[in-house]
Amino acid sequence: MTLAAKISLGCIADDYTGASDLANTLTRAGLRTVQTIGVPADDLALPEVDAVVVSLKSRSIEAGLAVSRSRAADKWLRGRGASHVLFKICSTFDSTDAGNIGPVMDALRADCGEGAVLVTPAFPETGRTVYQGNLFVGAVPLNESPLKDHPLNPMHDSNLVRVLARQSRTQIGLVDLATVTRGADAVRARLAELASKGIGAAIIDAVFDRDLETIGLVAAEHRLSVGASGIGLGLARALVSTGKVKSAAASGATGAAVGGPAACLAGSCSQATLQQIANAERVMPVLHLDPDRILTGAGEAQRALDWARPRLAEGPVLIASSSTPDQVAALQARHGRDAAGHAIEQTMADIAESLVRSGVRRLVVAGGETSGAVVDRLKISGFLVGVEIAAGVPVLRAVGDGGAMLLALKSGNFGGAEFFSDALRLMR
Ligand SMILES: Nc1ncnc2c1ncn2[C@@H]1O[C@H](COP(=O)(O)OP(=O)(O)OP(=O)(O)O)[C@@H](O)[C@H]1O
Ligand SMILES: O=C(O)[C@@H](O)C(=O)CO
Repeated sequence: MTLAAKISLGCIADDYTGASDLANTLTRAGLRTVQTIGVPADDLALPEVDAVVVSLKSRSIEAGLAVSRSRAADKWLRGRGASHVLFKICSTFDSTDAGNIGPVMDALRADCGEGAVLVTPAFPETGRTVYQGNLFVGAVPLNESPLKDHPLNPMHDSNLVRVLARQSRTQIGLVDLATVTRGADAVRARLAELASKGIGAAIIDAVFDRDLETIGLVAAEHRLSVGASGIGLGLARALVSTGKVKSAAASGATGAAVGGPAACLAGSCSQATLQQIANAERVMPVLHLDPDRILTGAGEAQRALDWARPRLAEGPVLIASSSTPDQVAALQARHGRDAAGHAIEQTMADIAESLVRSGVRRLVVAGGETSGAVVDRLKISGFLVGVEIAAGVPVLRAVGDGGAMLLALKSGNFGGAEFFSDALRLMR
């Protein structure tokens, strides 16, 4: 079965945890939503939905590849009737001067002939707000937050007008909070003014959900927007309030219990994940991988499996590669940033594949790149969205032929201190 009806909202997410975060937000706002892994094959069985979130793993790849994959996703979504496409990026604007937010935005904008694109990573529910174009993570500017130590894209500038200008071929403007506060007409007028000056994209401030509702109303009249789950919330509420989508009960997918052994894998080195791992040690066995042994091919995946298999019958286990910023920096100095990241991701995928072969049917993964490597290896084609574990993290039910399986894909910075046990409690 293919998608039966025209979809109202198309989304392209640059990583898999970000995609499930967005799918969760859209579902809770009343849109029937499915998350696909990659651009779907035409014969993928999918229910009738209002929104499709195509998950790519394009955040940290070469910009040209990110552009071509995003354009393919955009073409697929528009072919299914999506008149608006949201390019979902990280709420902490994870990127480098080489991309990939700017190059992908430029290409999608050219393809759909958009004037000025609204861009905001604001997601107040998780503490991400934008004021005067500056991104705050909780109480601190982005460049003072733990994102300054991110293993793949350390963020050293909180002014997103500057950050995006370095990545994009178009000039970047600002729609400030005072304008947003005056309402949708004021935003429309400002956007038209920027477009008339040849400015192709604007960072738009947002501090509260009501700002995102205003932004969503205006964005929904356009062909393209760029942002995190906050703008997704605004778009979804706009689609419902203007009657373009008939709001479904925001219950999320339910289904028969899956049961069976459960495991957690953590590849995120974020401060939040490090704390969650430390807390998990009190309630489940935790194995810390040795990243150097992974890089030197010393059979670390096999050691992890030999450790995990006898424990699975007793309850969930957690396997983590995560290290502190100093340890990450030292490892990268020895082996190179990309080589270290890639080797660890692939080892996590090896471990996940073998655990699933050993009967694991409930899997929690922490970290966007890590989740991407794991989900690709498991050859999962898509997810239905279930209950919310924490802001931005739902229980996911795999669709396709691989047998019943529940996953939770946690963005590095998301979730409360007891995230791993919170997730497992809801994954039955
Ligand atoms: N000990 C380590 N040293 C160096 N790199 C590591 C280590 N452990 C994991 N990594 C790598 O760090 C990267 C972490 O990125 P990942 O996207 O998984 O987490 P995150 O960035 O915290 O999450 P998100 O993208 O959801 O915010 C991956 O490439 C992973 O392989
Ligand atoms: O927006 C976020 O912060 C997350 O959905 C994400 O993309 C982290 O990888």
